[in-house]
Amino acid sequence: MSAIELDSVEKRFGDVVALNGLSLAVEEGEVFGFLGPNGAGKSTTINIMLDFLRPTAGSASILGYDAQENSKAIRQRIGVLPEGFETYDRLTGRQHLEFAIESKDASDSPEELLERVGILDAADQKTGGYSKGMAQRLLLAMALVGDPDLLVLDEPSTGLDPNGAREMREIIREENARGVTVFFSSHILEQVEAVCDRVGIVRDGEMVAVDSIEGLRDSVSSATVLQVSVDRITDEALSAVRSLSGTGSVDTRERDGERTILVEVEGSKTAVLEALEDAGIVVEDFSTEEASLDDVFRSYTEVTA
Ligand SMILES: Nc1ncnc2c1ncn2[C@@H]1O[C@H](COP(=O)(O)OP(=O)(O)OP(=O)(O)O)[C@@H](O)[C@H]1O
Repeated sequence: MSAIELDSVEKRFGDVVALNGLSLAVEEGEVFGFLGPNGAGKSTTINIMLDFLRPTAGSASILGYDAQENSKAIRQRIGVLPEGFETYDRLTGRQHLEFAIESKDASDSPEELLERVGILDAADQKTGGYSKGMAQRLLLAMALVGDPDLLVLDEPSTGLDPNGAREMREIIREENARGVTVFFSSHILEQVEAVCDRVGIVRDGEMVAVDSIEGLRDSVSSATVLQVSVDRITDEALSAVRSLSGTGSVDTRERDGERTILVEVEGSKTAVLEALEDAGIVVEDFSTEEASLDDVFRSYTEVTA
């Protein structure tokens, strides 16, 4: 059974098409990163999963339950960290958790949950004095109430510094090791990279890619930059490389006595090296530059005319 299954979900707000036939399956036990630029449809998707919004067409099933028909049963078994949720300044961390435990009819120990997210020391402090990172941890502890089977985290790293974001990922990993499925939305690829098994990229209300990070990288890195260290650079060698099919731009760099030829290649890298050697150049070393995560994200989320 899939933990989350969305089938051709469409959501319109008047003339605005927020989701345009979005389909997605997240398996049990996965950590799934749901990525997309601002306005792509991430929150709308999550709101439909939680039955805060009704789809115009299509269906959503969560842990085997229909999201519209069985939203109560679903809420008993999932934990949610909503985007932009504020804590109540005048209540302590412990009081927040007591409230969450009571409203879920659960029997967790507030101390244990606070310890799990690393803020037990601040249990009896009012959350008005919490840092943004502490508040996010508290919200995560509230999401963990009732031992959920599925955690839905909407932009959980918002406002966290790199350390806080790393700790959030560690907690996500720990929960996943306990068997929890995690659905994690973000508009920053780096934040999901370290923790997600698979990533889905949404753009304009549609899924444009679903794969592992490596798979996504491979799919956009068909054009890589080959960097060749050479003993010298001649016009003849450069034009030989330019005339090969499957090569894009060819640049040169001279730094600290080192000469490098940079070739954008889609085809054979060996052909480039051979062409250089045929032109009398000694190839001292070569390497390829992998597509950065930014390149990957941009290639899926920017509309190229
Ligand atoms: N209640 C609403 N009424 C009208 N349009 C809406 C409403 N909610 C969302 N939209 C529109 O639907 C589209 C998707 O919005 P959504 O909030 O789901 O995107 P998002 O990916 O979560 O963005 P962000 O990263 O900024 O939170 C946007 O064009 C947005 O303006």
